[in-house]
Amino acid sequence: MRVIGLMSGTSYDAVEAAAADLELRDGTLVMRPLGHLSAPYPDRLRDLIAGSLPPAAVTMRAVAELDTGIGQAFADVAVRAVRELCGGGADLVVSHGQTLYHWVEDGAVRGTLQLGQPAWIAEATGLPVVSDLRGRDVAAGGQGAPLVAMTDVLALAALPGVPAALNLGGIANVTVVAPGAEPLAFDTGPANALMDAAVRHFTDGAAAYDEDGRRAGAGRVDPALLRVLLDDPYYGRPAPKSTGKEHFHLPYLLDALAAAPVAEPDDVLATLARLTAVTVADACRAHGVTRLVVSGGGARNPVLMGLLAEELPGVALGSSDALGLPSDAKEALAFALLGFLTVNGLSGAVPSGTGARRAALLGTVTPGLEPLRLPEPANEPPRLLRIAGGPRCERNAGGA
Ligand SMILES: Nc1ncnc2c1ncn2[C@@H]1O[C@H](COP(=O)(O)OP(=O)(O)OP(=O)(O)O)[C@@H](O)[C@H]1O
Ligand SMILES: CC(=O)N[C@H]1[C@@H]2OC[C@@H](O2)[C@@H](O)[C@@H]1O[C@H](C)C(=O)O
Repeated sequence: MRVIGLMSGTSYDAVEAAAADLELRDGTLVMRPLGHLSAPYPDRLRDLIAGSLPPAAVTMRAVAELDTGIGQAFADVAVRAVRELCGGGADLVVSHGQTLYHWVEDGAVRGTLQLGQPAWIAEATGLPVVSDLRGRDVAAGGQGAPLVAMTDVLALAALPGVPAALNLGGIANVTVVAPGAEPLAFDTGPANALMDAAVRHFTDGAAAYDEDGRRAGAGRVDPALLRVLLDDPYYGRPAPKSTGKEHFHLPYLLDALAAAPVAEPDDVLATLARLTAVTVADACRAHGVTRLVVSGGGARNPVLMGLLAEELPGVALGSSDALGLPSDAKEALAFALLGFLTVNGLSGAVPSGTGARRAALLGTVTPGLEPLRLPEPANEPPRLLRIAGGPRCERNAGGA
């Protein structure tokens, strides 16, 4: 089955698309990646998203505009993916949408809101669309995140020691696959969320992130600020747990800076980079991780990666590219895989990761142009992911 995965993460910079041929063979999920592309959000839409994220208050009209605008942006990227990655034909689109609110109270997830009306994607491509993948896991008592855990578990299953996957997006999440134990998956805290917020703040919006970690690399860690930040009870909470930009946003950072003032912006960035490295490393140490497979935008930050290596001596650090999962496309491929499981009657949830009572079938299916025809439900869930070949092409729609 030829599947396109669409994703925009908490950094809401661009819509990522990745295509793959997927097939279940005797307990092995065979994935042949066909390439990926990335298209930045139109400026107006990105501004609307930025202005609507917590702690902002928004009108219902803004919610409708976001749902339509994000749906249309995803539809444009899906049309390109069909043409440019799939030779003009695909079977299914899987859309994560854009998370606008992840509602966590006392550690439990009460709801999670991903916008991007899938009807636009179905109408533009004529293909069935699986969307809204998190809600069902939440309804089954889970966190609804991290959902990339299924891909991680299947991809890491054959590796020795205690391998873990780490994604450094706005928020950092890990999946730990220890032999003989149920897999764990949880958000460790901010990856780039606070660093990005700081850079935007210090540059009055002129820069969106600390390119190659230059500012963090030039600064010095402020121990008082680091202490204040590490005091957040989130880090000490046991898994399952998830978080988002509802918690780790600019006002949160400004509160910390009010408690522990730091004069030099670069020192703030150095401290925030160290915070990410320390909290990720603590999470890995707590679960005996011996090897870390890294993906996401933060993997491009040599200063952050250096700090991580420093905090985790003896742990082998590598990129998910080495497993055949391109770092920038991993989440889009993971969602393609989840939608594929759904239409084959299999759950994409890892309940030991999200804390759900059971592994529910994830998502909502929107029919394409044709009446909906689903495959016969598969007999058994996959135990292993095999990546066949490698990406044949990579394109970028100018930017991001
Ligand atoms: N060259 C670079 N130097 C430093 N940081 C970088 C670089 N490239 C990307 N980043 C960081 O990576 C972030 C984007 O990462 P990514 O696209 O993985 O996040 P996301 O998928 O939106 O988030 P999440 O996984 O939390 O949903 C940028 O906001 C920036 O902070
Ligand atoms: C609610 C939500 O969108 N959560 C995201 C976010 O971004 C990173 C981290 O927090 C992770 O838990 C999740 O995304 C990834 C793709 C996941 O579900 O695996």
